[in-house]
Amino acid sequence: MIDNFQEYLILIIICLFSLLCYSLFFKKPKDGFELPPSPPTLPIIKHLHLLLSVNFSFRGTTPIDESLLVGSFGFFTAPYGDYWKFMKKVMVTKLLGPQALERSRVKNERVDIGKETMKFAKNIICKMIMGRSCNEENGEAERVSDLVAESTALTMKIFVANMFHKPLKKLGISLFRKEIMSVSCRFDEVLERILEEHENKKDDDQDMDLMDVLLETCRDETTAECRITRNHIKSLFVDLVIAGSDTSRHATQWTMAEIINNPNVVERLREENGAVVGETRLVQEKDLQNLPYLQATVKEGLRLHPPGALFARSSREGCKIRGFYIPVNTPLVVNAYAVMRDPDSWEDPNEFKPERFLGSPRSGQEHEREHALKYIPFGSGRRGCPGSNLDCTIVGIAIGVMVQCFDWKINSDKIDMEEAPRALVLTMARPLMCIPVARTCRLQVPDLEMSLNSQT
Ligand code: HEM
Repeated sequence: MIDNFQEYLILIIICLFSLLCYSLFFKKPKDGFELPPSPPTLPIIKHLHLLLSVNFSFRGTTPIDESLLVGSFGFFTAPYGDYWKFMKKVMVTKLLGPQALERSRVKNERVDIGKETMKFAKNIICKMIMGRSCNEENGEAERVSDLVAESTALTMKIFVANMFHKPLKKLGISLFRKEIMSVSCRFDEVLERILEEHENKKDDDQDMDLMDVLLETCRDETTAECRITRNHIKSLFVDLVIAGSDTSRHATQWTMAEIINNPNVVERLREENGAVVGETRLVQEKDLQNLPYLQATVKEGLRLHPPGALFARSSREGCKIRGFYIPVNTPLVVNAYAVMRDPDSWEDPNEFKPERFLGSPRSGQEHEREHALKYIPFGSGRRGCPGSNLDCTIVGIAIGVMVQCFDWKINSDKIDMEEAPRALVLTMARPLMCIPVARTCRLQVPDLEMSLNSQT
């Protein structure tokens, strides 16, 4: 019974299909109109083949000849002929061909990685302090970047001036005063304008950034916890922008150089990124906690190349250390560079091995104290760097995105890791210049723009 039913069903389907074919291909319309004689049609594609004929390669006239939009100069509206053929050839070979697409990827422009990271870090820090990044159009951004660079170049002189300040003050000598004050005055000019802009903000603007809060404290002489002046606010800005952007710049530059010199690290970073982030969006701040190898890479970069290689403290009162008496006001210089390459504390201390920070760390207070004493890129204790978390985020995202989106071409086999002489902030002897080659990843452009905006 069931078999018979299936046979009937198949028969009915064949009949219906035959009727459909007949009405589509062979039946003439019976609507009473006399249609123009039709050129012969082909089954299924009917007249479609005529679009391939030269005769139908025109688009008709243009509404306004002189208009650049659908006018007679246009390619879209151009009649089929020599002009159209020439433009089509140029377009296909130079604009839309495979090599042209490749060219859009490989700009062959060398990028100064340190400089770009500095912009990225500076924008984040400025937004946090004053609610906006520095203005690119009126030269403000460039002025602040130049002043940060000049300040860093002065670090060694500031260090020396600080060391000899007390004895020389008695003689009326202030080392490097002119150079230091020149930078300070120019910072003051930029910052006075930014403070005025904050003071002129409309009262109904509820969005208070750090500068607004400090200005309010500055005006409030009666109830404020602590008396602060305009100069305090300006100095805090200078401290944070220098401490944050220049260190991040050097940290990223050194770590990228190590990564480029170690292709196995690149591979592992991409593997991890592919599994956690995928290829259709950019790595973001929220992903960092799930990217242990990227975190370990940033840590290892900071261990081998701590931007704050030397940092200074001073004793507030006399004390005894291991039986030696240390008088009050004794300057103390910590050599973080040497501590983090000490062979007694680190296996293969001069090798770049992010894996050393993976795996289950020994837990317990004892281990944490030991680690805090041997891993000190951000110093340690009360006066340790308050920006360490922010910095790991900035450097992590910068490295994550650079490795995710580009291959980095260099002019030689390996990057020269030579250090600049006499720099207090650990600097590469030559800036890291590379050519970014976009990887064929399927990042959506709006996603790319959104991620970059949300991260700067
Ligand atoms: C790679 C990035 C960074 C490195 C290597 C670094 C390193 C250091 C070091 C070594 C110190 C001295 C610590 C000590 O005396 O024990 C320090 C202090 C400081 N850092 Fe950072 N830092 C970085 C990023 C940042 C960021 C992003 C900020 C904030 C925006 C920041 C703000 C500060 C401040 C305000 C101090 C002075 C803290 C105090 O005296 O109490 N740093 N940093």
